[in-house]
Amino acid sequence: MRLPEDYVKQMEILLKEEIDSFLSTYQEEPSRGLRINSLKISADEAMDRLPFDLTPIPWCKEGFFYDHHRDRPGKHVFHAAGLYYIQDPSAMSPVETLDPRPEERVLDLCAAPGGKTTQLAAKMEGRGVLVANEISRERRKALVENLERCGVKNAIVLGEHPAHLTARFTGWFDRILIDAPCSGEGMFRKDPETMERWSIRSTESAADLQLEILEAAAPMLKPGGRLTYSTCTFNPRENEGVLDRFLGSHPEFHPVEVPGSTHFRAARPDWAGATEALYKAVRLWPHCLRGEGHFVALLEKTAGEEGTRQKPGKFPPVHGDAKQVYRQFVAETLSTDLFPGPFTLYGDHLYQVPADFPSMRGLVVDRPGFHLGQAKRNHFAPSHALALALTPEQVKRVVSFHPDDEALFRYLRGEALPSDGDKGWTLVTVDRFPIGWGKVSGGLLKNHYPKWLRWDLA
Ligand SMILES: C[S@@+](CC[C@H](N)C(=O)[O-])C[C@H]1O[C@@H](n2cnc3c(N)ncnc32)[C@H](O)[C@@H]1O
Repeated sequence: MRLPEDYVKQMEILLKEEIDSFLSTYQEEPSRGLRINSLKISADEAMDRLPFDLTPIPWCKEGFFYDHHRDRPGKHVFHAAGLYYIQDPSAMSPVETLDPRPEERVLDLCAAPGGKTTQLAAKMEGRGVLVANEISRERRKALVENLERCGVKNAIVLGEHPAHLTARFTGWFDRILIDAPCSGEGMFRKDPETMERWSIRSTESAADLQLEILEAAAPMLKPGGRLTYSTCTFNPRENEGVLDRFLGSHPEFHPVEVPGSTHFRAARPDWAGATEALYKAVRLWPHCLRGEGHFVALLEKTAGEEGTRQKPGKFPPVHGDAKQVYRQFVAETLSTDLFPGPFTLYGDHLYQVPADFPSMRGLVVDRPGFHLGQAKRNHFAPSHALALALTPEQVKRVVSFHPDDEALFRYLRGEALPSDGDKGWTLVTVDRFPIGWGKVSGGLLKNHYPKWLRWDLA
């Protein structure tokens, strides 16, 4: 691997006698990790069920190293069922640090493709409000897909420049994650293209953007709330340097100790002439642990006046026909009315939305809430998101396949399957974990697995 010369020089100055050990990691393969999605399965049960060779990651209870030469978990049907998320082990540390709780209001400001959003959602146990914002339209597609696959019901997906959110959400969030866009020095091994884009200048402009994002986020946090700032770069300018600039003009914020930091090295404010308080932040180094590398800081906003409360906004209303076809679908398909609303309709798509949410008028909204499905003129087509968020006990008709069943792969390819089941929407599951919808009629299970997710097994 040919590292940029200026980068190597910079790291030699910083790391001194550790430089050889650090540089030798570029001769090694990236570490591979997956994180069990506790919205669907516990880590203990996953250890029994998943056919992979897994070793626990010390800083994340749901995290495991896997052997890339032996196993390909990203291609397994349990991945399509959302039982886990493939994630760099060190990238699991920012959410462990932020540690959100059920019922809180949480903002993930730079969210795509959703590794940390799905981790936040699991910690929130499906309760509270999770706002996932991602400025790139292209990257939001992967974010939405990952949220759906993981069965996340309490997320709203926005596509805004952070500064456009500030006034809308002043003092609204209990916790904020800024997993900032960065020069990606910790990605060189996994994604060599990051290396092509790297220059001293790119680290400077990344630092300015990071400060802008922090400035936009600060007013959105409640007094007493916590904010995690993380990057996957080693550059002090983008880590301790940016935070020092931010803290210099925000006395209402102070760094707090990162929990579980015994696995990590302390940050290096001395490398950036930054405040000593930043020794409480941490660095994850690829030559010190199995992971690509990360920087993580936890900041707390001083408790005090709550500030102006945001008035709840109004969502576009739902007309009678849409409600009626949805109610009919619920009565015919679900064992209880699990999603009582409030609802909104975007086009003919029905969403369950959080109560008391600030107005979204004028914002780029990809998902105003939990996507239930499409209300057509005389019937309701349930969404893939709904299928993946249910349990078999909540549905009247279920067909379950063994993970190796050939019929399951035909379903994933988009084929209809013979069926002697009762007529109607049917939840298709693998080992009782939902994977999509089918609809039984005329002795066939018609295939409703989304076209864009179908497996090409040719
Ligand atoms: C490090 S990545 C986020 C990774 C994500 N948190 C995860 O764990 O899957 C940073 C994200 O910030 C987004 N971004 C780029 N410019 C931005 C800006 N000006 N404001 C906010 N986000 C930006 C990028 O598109 C990118 O998706």
